[in-house]
Amino acid sequence: MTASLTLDVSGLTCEAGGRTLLRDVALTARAGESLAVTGPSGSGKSTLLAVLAGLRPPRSGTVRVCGTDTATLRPAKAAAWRLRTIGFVYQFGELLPELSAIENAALPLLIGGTGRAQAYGTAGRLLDELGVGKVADSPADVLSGGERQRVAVARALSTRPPLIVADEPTGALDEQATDDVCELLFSLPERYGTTVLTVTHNPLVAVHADRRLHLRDGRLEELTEARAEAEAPDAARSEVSEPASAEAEA
Ligand SMILES: Nc1ncnc2c1ncn2[C@@H]1O[C@H](COP(=O)(O)OP(=O)(O)OP(=O)(O)O)[C@@H](O)[C@H]1O
Repeated sequence: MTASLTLDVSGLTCEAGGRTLLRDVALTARAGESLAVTGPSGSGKSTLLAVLAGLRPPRSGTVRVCGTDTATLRPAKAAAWRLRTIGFVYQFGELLPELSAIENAALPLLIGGTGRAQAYGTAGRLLDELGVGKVADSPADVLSGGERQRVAVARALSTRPPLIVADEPTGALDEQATDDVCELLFSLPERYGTTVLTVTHNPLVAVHADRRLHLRDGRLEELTEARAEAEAPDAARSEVSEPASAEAEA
C-alpha cells in the first residue's frame, strides 16, 4: 500500500443477484487524477462506486481510500469518515428540493458540525466559484439541470474531500449542459486538488479524464488510447444530443 494514493484497491470481488459483478478488480488513483469508468448498462459501475465508498461490503478484496481500509470502519464512524473523505455527485443532482441552492451546498458542513456562518460562507464561495452564485437563494427545484449539477458539485466539495465520485453526472443533461458540467468536473483536480472518479455511459464524457477504464464481465480494464477510441462509437455522439429524461435541462 502506498499512503499517498487516494484509491488503492486490490482483489475486489462483489456479487449481486447471483451474478459476479466485480472480479478480482484492482485500481489505484493518485491525488489530483481524474478517472472515468465506462461499461454496459448493468455491468456494475454504480456497484463499484458503492463498494469503493464503503457503502457496500465486497465479497473479498481490499479497498483503501486515503490510506483507510474501508473494511475496518465501524458503522458509527463510517458516515463521518465518508463525509470528510468522499463527495458524491449523482445523475439528477439529488438536491433537497425544498432547500435553496446555498442550503443544499452547506448541508454536509452543517451535518458535520461546522457552525452556520462558516458553513454558509464556504457554500456561498463555492457557488460563486462554480458559476452559480446568482442562484444561491433559489429553491433547488427551480434550477435547470446544469445549475443543479453545479450546486451538487459545490455540495460535494464543501467538506473539501480528497475524492469526488460521480455517478452518471451528465446522464440527464442536454449536449451543452453536458459539455459545461464535464468542463467543471474535470477541472476539479487542478482547482481543488481532488481526485475525480466518474462513472459514465458516455464516451464523450470519459474522454476528458486523465485515465479511462472499462468494466465488462466483472473485469475492470484500463483503456489505452486506441481501445478508448474503439469504445466511442458514433452512436455515442447522438446519445448526448437528446436529454435522457423529462428531468433533463429545464
Ligand atoms: N442489491 C442488489 N440485489 C440484486 N441485484 C442487484 C443489487 N444491486 C445491484 N444489482 C444488480 O447488479 C447489476 C449491476 O447494477 P449497477 O447499478 O451497479 O450497474 P451499472 O453498470 O451502474 O448500470 P447502469 O449503467 O444501467 O446504471 C444490475 O443487474 C442490478 O440489477
